[in-house]
Amino acid sequence: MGAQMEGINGGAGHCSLEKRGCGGCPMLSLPYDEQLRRKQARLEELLGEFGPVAPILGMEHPWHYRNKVISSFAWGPGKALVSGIYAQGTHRVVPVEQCLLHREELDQAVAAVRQAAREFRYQPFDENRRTGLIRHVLCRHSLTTGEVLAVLVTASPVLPGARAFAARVKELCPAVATLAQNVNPRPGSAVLGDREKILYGRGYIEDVLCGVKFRISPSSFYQINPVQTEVLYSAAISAAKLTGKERVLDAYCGVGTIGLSAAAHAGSVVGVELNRSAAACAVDNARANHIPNARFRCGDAAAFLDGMAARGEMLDVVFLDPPRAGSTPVFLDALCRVSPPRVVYISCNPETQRRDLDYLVRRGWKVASIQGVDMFPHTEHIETVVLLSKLNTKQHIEVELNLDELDLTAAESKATYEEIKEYVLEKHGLKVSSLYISQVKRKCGLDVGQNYNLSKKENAKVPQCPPEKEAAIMEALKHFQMI
Ligand SMILES: C[S@@+](CC[C@H](N)C(=O)[O-])C[C@H]1O[C@@H](n2cnc3c(N)ncnc32)[C@H](O)[C@@H]1O
Repeated sequence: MGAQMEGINGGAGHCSLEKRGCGGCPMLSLPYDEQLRRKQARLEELLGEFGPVAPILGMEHPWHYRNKVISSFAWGPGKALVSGIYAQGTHRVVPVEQCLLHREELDQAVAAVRQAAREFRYQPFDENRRTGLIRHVLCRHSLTTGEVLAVLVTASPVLPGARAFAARVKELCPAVATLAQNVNPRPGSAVLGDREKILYGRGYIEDVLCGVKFRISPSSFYQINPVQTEVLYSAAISAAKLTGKERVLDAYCGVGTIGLSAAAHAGSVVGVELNRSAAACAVDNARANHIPNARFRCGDAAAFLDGMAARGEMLDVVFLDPPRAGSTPVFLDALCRVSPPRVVYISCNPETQRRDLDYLVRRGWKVASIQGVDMFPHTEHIETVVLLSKLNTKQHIEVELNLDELDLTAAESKATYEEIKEYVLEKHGLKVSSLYISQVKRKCGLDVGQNYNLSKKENAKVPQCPPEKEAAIMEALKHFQMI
């Protein structure tokens, strides 16, 4: 019942669960390099028309990355209680004790719950006859704390000997920091029901991503590959080119992971999320991490952005990370009306993303970069980060400032703006504006005076110094011994 690799060759092989009907890893027979090549080709096919696709970011060790497992109960041979996954396209349970994708701690926690359930003679729920009690066990793992959250899903509320059962689970697997019972009497494939009882622990576990602590509850969305999530969020945040001043929207924000990771680099962040418990977790996460410049709203992202557009509110950067179905015309239309200079579209489904990009490109947006991230090795899923921009030349002209408007402080004026410009042109062949110089000086902690970056026009958008010019200006500042 364990996932045994057979015929391992350059990372490729077969898992013994495959033969029993598990369809979880359709790319497992391919070497990992080849999997990445195919995903890259797929992205180029789907998104290449919008611009070049950067090489996909894969994992160094593409095994045991999943931090979440759902194991369903059934009778096995000899009426022994087993748990595992449904065979592809059926509700027949394939018993699983180990999986090549799960964190090992999760398999151990599931084994502990299964063993305790056997000892307490809990009967698996039979969907057809509607008999029995226990349906699934859902476990989540924190890579940073090592804690596991386990949720036993039952068809009815009474769990005989619940306290003793919980103590036995803890004894069998001390990593289970919290155990909950979720009651789901409804037929159908939804795993969790609406009612929850904590059997022990806090009812949540904590994980750290990009230096921010996050609370994970049983039902809130949380990325399932923590190693690649940091890669994904870093790609998204660096695409946004935050300078510490921007007004940012994190749309479809889940427990606030992207917005809270970006908050230290932005002026302010507002997040919007439909799931009430996830939105509440986002608020708690901001408070627990002492992040004062982030706030969260529970609601529909499209209605929220539409409201902002109607009130004429401004945004500098919008992150959107919608579910697989992608965004909606109402959201995209509101995005066009708010018209932030940069939009970072994170997607777990490049097909719906392509549809939405097509809509935006037809409304005058440009795709500036496309980056794939392999969040799900051995499966066909691909995650992407796409940067869109909508800068117009009028806005560039509005903010171009003269040196005297920059209110330069004497202490910082080791080299004048003109000298820096001349130096950069001569040494790097690049023309740089006073605005760009002032932005880089500011980044280096040099005071550039009160009027830095201000336009004479209200609501003007400020173009940001491109990386190549930033590097050249930095070099000039070093040359003039200003940094
Ligand atoms: C792909 S997840 C992204 C979550 C988060 N950005 C992250 O990385 O963990 C999509 C999220 O959108 C939320 N969602 C779905 N429909 C929504 C809507 N109409 N408005 C706001 N949020 C929605 C889901 O509850 C889910 O948390």
